[in-house]
Amino acid sequence: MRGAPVLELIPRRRVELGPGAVQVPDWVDADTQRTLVAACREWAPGSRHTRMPNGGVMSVRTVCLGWHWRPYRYSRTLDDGSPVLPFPEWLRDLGRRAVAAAYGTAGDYTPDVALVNFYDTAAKMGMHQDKDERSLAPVVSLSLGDTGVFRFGNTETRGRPWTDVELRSGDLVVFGGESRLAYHGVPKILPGTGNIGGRLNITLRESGL
Ligand SMILES: O=C(O)CCC(=O)C(=O)O
Ligand SMILES: [Fe+2]
Repeated sequence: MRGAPVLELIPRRRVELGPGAVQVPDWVDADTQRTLVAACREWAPGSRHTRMPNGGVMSVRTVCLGWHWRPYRYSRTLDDGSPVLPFPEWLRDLGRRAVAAAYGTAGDYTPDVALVNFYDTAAKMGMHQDKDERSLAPVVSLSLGDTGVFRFGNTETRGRPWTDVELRSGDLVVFGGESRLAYHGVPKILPGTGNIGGRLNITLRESGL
């Protein structure tokens, strides 16, 4: 059976995914994971499959906090004109602690947007850049539930070279600096590896708006 064994005999090590990009395994403690999953349940009714300008529809469901993202811009309202959910202060503080864990200091990091993605076992996310923010502050990514294969590429093309890592529940990824605009995606979810029947990913960003 896959998934985290009860006793992790060999601690999982930090992985540098690129300059300024790091995976910190098991960074989110069990209590905070439960809090995040409970919060995602509250936010879930607002989630939608994002429609792309080319007519395609994303397989993940997404709900935004702080600013609403639709390709390729942010706004304060949803497509139906309703206000976006607020970005909670506790999530900003968690984001600051995450950047400090990755880089040694949070600096003046002040995330004001979260994209919360709900993956069922068949969902994936194609290679893309997070480039609709005006700020080049780092992106903080928190993973919960089923393990996802995270593909972290380069800033030039959506193709190789890339590195694939497995993001388990509680794993943190921070990408900033020279890797802030690196292409990345989620080619695969490993079903049954978590205990929430799917995968959640929360990315925190500074909109610069
Ligand atoms: O689910 C992930 O790990 C990545 C999500 C992502 O890249 C995004 O929301 O822009
Ligand atoms: Fe992304």
